[in-house]
Parts: sequence; structure tokens; C-alpha cells
Amino acid sequence: MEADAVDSTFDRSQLRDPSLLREDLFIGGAWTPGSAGRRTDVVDPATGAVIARMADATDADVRRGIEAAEAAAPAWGTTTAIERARVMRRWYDLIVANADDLAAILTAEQGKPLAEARGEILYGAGFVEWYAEECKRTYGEVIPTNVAGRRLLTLRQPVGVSAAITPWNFPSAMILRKAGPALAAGCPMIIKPAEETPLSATALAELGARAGVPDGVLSVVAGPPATIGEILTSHPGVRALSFTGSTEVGKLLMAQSARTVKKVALELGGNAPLIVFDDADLDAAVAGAMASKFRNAGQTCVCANRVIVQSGIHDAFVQRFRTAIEELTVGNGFEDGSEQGPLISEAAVEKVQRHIGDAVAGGATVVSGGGRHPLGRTFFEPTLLTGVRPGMLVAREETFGPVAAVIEFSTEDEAIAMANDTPFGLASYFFTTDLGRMWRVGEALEFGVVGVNTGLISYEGAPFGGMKESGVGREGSRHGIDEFTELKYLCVDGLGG
Ligand SMILES: NC(=O)C1=CN([C@@H]2O[C@H](COP(=O)(O)OP(=O)(O)OC[C@H]3O[C@@H](n4cnc5c(N)ncnc54)[C@H](OP(=O)(O)O)[C@@H]3O)[C@@H](O)[C@H]2O)C=CC1
Ligand SMILES: O=C(O)CCCC(=O)O
Repeated sequence: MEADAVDSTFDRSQLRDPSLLREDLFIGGAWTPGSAGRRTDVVDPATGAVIARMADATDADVRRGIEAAEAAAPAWGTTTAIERARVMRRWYDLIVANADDLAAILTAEQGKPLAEARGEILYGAGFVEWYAEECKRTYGEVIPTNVAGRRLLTLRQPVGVSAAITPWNFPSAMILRKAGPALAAGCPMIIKPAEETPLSATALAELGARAGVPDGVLSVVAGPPATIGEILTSHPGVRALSFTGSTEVGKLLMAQSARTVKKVALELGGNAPLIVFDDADLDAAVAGAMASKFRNAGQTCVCANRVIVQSGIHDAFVQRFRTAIEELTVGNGFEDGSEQGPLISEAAVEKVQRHIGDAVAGGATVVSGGGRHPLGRTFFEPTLLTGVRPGMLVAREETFGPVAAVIEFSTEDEAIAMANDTPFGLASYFFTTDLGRMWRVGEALEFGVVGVNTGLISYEGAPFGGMKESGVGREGSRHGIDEFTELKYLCVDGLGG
């Protein structure tokens, strides 16, 4: 099905508060065009229209951001948790109050349907709310002593200045998932958003300032990624780096951060298996596969990349999955009823085409879709492939697009081996109604996140992160704040007794 048109353009005057759309850098609490005056176009991927011209940071601008953060760190790190929680709560309230505008900005620069964008805003805001509460609970401990007259204590203190480098696929939530725990822990943060989607970042910074986040505690520097990454990773004043993006860039940043031994948290690529066993509830399996695979047009690191289906249920599952896929409405994210927007770029479309081409050359069948959508540009048809085999590109690499690749299997052991046969280990899913199988498979999967009978696993109160080459560290939950705290041991002697 098709939504009406691709030409419904974004117009900033439609925003209830147009002053949320900021095209400058935010450094040390001030908006600045950047010291070289250079700008990069921000383009609506649905129409190709230039919606803003974002300032580019120079080396000097990035260094100023770090210096402002260093200056702000002592005061922010020693405010009481209650004071930080109040500021964060105000930020959360402002994000929620402005959710419609933030969603419109997000759809304009990223393409996802407006309802999905609004969902992302609220999901991201959840991290701010959750960590506003959690900062009151960053407890230390008293350890039973080993020596009379000595007491052993631990404190959890802010790690210091932190940096975030974030991707275009969740331009708002990936920032808030990092800034929430960082600010809660007492750490200033310098954010480098993706080139395609800087406007969500600056809108959030504007709301942070209105909420009373002190100058220098939250800065946004957009611009040349390698240069900014090099400064953020080499500067000794930056003590923690949190990155979400490709495994390739994550490895580079990890190596660069080794020079100053920073704390690093990396959320990298995935190659999620979604296993449907013969005993699965078919409705739940199809709904879960749809939700996991086609969220954000397949452009998430937790999207099912391999749909691994047992022989006994294979044909029934494929038939129902196909029907659901063919009912998806592709269209401009601003059109009512649009369920799948454009892909982020021409390069993304080419990668999807390469994966489909390789699968078909190897014997896979295109059951549905398979090509560019009649809407043109970077719109792509929701696609279903069957007869996929594990060696094919579509099963080995993250496709990051709306392509469901179905692989058939026979036994539970075979499914587990197939699922784990990847250097990645972020999200995985399986569908079964057998309780014993739920435990066996849940424990055997080498993935940081396992969804059982569901395709949607994200929640700010749960730990999100990967094993193997999918990353290090966890975001969300009480564990997420550990990436921004140091555990200090105090050994106090001479107490007598
Ligand atoms: N885990 C996840 O959520 C994501 C995974 N991916 C995977 O990665 C593939 C490529 O996507 P892509 O957007 O290119 O991902 P990247 O890893 O290139 O981009 C993520 C972020 O890293 C920045 N970056 C790029 N190069 C450097 C560098 N040398 N030093 C510091 N920062 C850098 C980008 O900046 P800039 O935008 O300015 O280039 C962006 O802010 C996707 O197809 C997908 O498979 C992509 C996005 C998210
Ligand atoms: O693709 C990502 O990196 C983020 C996944 C979104 C989520 O948190 O569910």
C-alpha cells in the first residue's frame, strides 16, 4: 500500500515553538555559529529538501566545549543528588511538553513516521525521568572489616567529563540514553550527533538550558566526525566516552581512547536472530517479527536480521508474515497512516539491494517486495526473502533495512548454533510455548538481550548492551549509571576497637 505523497514538506513555522529548531552549536551554555562559520545542509530524506544548515565545529570549538565541561564538572559533580534530580525532572517535563515539536523535527531530519518519532521522544525522555530518580540511589557500601580498628567503605563518584557520539537512527533517544545517566551521575557531557540528524540534539540542548542545566554541563558539537572523534578521544580531560553506531567506528574509538585509558561504553552493530519454533504461538511470532524487523524501516541495531523458522511451522509462518508485510503502508513520515518512511540515504538503499542481490544469486526467493518503492528517492519496498542460507550476506551482515530474511531449520541445537554463529551479540529473539525450551534457549544464546515471545525489548529500566563485537557496557537500568561513575574504596584505619 502507498501513502499519498512524498512532497509534504517540513516547515519550521508549523512548530508550536519554532525557537526549538537550532542550527548553531551549543558550547558552554551559549549558541555559537562555530569559529570558522562553516555549515552543513540537513536534508529531509523523504523529499531531499534542505531543512536547515547546521554549524560545523572546528577543533577550537570542540576544545572550548571540553574546557567548559571541565569548568562545570566540580560544581555539577558535587551538587546533591536531589538538586540534580530536580533539574533533570524539569528537563523531562519540558521534553514531554514539547514532544510534538521534537517529533516533527525528528521526522523531518530522519524520515521515520511521526507517530514512531513521538514514541522515540517519549522513550528517550524515559531515560531522563528514570535517572533523575536513580541518582538518589547511587549508593556506596560498608564492607565488613578484615582488621580491628579499620573500616572499609566504597563511594561512587562521577567519572568526570564525558562525551557521547550518537547515530542518526535514533537521533533523540540515543542522546538521552547517554545524557540521562551521565548528568545523574554528576558528569558533564559533550554530544556529537550524527551529521544527518543534528537538530534533535540541539533541540534537546535548548530544553536542557531552559530546565536549568548549568552552562557547560551539556554541549553539542556537530561537524567533521573523524576530527571531533580524535579530539574527544585524545583529550585527557574527557574521562568517559559513550558511543552508539557501527562496529567499525566503535573499534576505532576504542583504540583511540586507549591512549588516555578512558572508560568506554560501546553500543555497536548487531545481527539479531529471531527464532520461531514449531510450538510457537503463530500470532505472537508474526506480530513480534513485524515489530522487530520493520521498526524504523529496519534501521535499528536490534532489528531481527535473520528470521530462523522451524520446518513444521515454516510455511504457515511465511504465509502470515507475507500478508502482514504487504499491509505495511510506505510513505512520507508526515503523511497520516505512514508506517515505513524512507531509508536514511542512497548508500543505505544500495546496501539493501546488494544484500538482496547476493541472496537471490545464491538461490533465495523474493516472496514480497525486493526493490525500490514507487515513491522514489530512498523509499524501499518491505521485502520478504525465503530460502536464505547462513552464508549469504543478508544473514552475515546487518542489512539495516526493511528486508526479512527467512532461514529454515530442523532441530533446536541447529537453531542455537546458527543463531550464535556470528561475531555479533546484541539482541536476539525466540518464540516458543515450551517452558523448558524457554530456559534452555534463553541461556544458550550469546546475546546481551534476549526477547522471549516478543519483538520489542527496549525499556529504560532494563539493561541494554551487547556481547562479542556488539560492544561493551550497558545502557539503561541501574547498571547504566556505572559507565559514568568511579567506584572508590576508602580504607580508614586508626579507629581503635
Ligand atoms: N548500533 C547502532 O545503533 C547503529 C549501527 N549502525 C550500523 O552502522 C552502519 C553504518 O552507519 P553509519 O551512520 O555510517 O554509522 P557510523 O558508526 O559511521 O556513525 C555513528 C556516529 O559515529 C560518527 N563517526 C563516524 N566516523 C567517525 C570517526 N572516525 N570518529 C568519530 N565519530 C565518527 C558519525 O558521525 P557522522 O554522522 O558525522 O558521520 C555518527 O555520529 C549501518 O548500516 C549500521 O549497520 C549505524 C547506526 C547506528
Ligand atoms: O539501534 C539502536 O542502537 C538503538 C535501538 C533502539 C532501542 O533502544 O531499542
